Amino acid sequence: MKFTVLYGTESGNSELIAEDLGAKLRETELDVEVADLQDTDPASLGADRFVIVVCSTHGDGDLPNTAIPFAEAFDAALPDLTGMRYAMFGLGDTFYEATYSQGSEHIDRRFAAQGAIRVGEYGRHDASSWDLGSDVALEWLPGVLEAAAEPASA
Ligand SMILES: Cc1cc2nc3c(=O)[nH]c(=O)nc-3n(C[C@H](O)[C@H](O)[C@H](O)COP(=O)(O)O)c2cc1C
Repeated sequence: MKFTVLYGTESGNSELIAEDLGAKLRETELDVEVADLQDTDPASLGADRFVIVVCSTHGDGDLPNTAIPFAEAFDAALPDLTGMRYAMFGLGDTFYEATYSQGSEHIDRRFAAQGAIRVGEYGRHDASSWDLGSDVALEWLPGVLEAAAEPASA
């Protein structure tokens, strides 16, 4: 299976986690790419790969800077993502009670609306916790890989 790990970030936390997930995947998988959402053409996405999105929250429950051009390009292109399976890992801070971890959900809603199917648990990291984001993400990954290995239901 081909894996694409995409990140949206402002201060680098999501990038670090995405790189750590990519390194872990490369231990067992041959085709793994890690890319910034701002360098990703939404039209390049499709059912030929499994996509993992790592994305933080900024502003008031909004997307981080590097995810904004992707979301704009996505809305203009509205790519057909039928059959594409993906997993989400959102970053946020429970200090922002009303908008906790909502940034990544802007991407999740777009993918789902275009026919993509989310598998596994929705991963989250809370910057107010004592846990390191990469530790949480690396604990979350095996469950996602298990779900990704199951045949897509009709
Ligand atoms: C100015 C600012 C606004 C933020 N707004 C939110 C928010 O609305 N909701 C939330 O859950 N986290 C919010 N956060 C927390 C970030 O999502 C969190 O620190 C995350 O780890 C940053 O990841 P990044 O370095 O990949 O951007 C905000 C952080 C900053 C600095």
